[in-house]
Amino acid sequence: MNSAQGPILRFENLTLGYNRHPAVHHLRGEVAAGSLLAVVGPNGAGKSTLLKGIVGELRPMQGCVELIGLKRERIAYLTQQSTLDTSFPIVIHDFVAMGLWAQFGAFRGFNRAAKQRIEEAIGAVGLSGLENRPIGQLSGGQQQRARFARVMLQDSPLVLLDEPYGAIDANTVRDLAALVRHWNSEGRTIISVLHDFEHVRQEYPETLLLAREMVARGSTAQVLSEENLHRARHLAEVQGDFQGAAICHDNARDAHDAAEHHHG
Ligand SMILES: Nc1ncnc2c1ncn2[C@@H]1O[C@H](COP(=O)(O)OP(=O)(O)OP(=O)(O)O)[C@@H](O)[C@H]1O
Repeated sequence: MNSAQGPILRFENLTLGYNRHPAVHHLRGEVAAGSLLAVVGPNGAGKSTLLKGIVGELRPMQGCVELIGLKRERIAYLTQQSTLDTSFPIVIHDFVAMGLWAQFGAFRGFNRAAKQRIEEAIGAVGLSGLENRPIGQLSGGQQQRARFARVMLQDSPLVLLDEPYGAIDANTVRDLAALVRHWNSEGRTIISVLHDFEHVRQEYPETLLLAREMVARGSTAQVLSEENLHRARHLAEVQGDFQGAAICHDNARDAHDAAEHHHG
């Protein structure tokens, strides 16, 4: 955490969830501007939910997420790769250029400087020469490179990455991780949901360990201790997964489950 800078984000007793089921609850704390923060935890721990809460895709059930000196629309948010619809007929150039929509609007032409920025972003992720290739014809790693180029054009002070390296090759991970480091060195705050602890230990000075609640937060070496990881696994097991109840839409059972969860 870069304590020389003030916070860019503050969680105040934040509870987020779906259909009245809390998925992450009672989060408190701040993220300093310029942080490079990993969010880790077992499956279903609420990591993606937290990112959705930060961008405002989910409204808090309780408490709030405060953005300091930043509008929500300015946040660059890379969702999990599985959410990308690759059947959509769009070529790499136009896909990447969408990163400039917030600055230029969707239907206005780009000026020369913007065109150059698009070209540079495509070059920075190693996709030069493929500008006119439909995204559906790219490998998973190339698609992720294109998505990173789009994030780059958004030029945001706060970048949220949800499992950015899920199913991609080692070379692509290396290149994209170098880009993330570069963005951070430019002063941007990066919050990444990650599963690979080795990667987190190497790249992220600070970690938040979630298991529906905050298990630990601080320097990565301290947070990723055997004891904390054991506690997170245990919490995940005893709290179970709410998905079954969420799908059945049985209000009485929902209320019962929520109460049990709350007291459990
Ligand atoms: N759209 C949704 N509707 C209902 N429940 C949801 C929805 N999305 C997630 N959940 C539930 O919220 C809980 C937290 O899910 P979330 O995706 O945030 O976990 P995660 O830590 O990102 O997990 P993973 O590592 O498996 O991606 C889970 O129980 C999940 O089933």
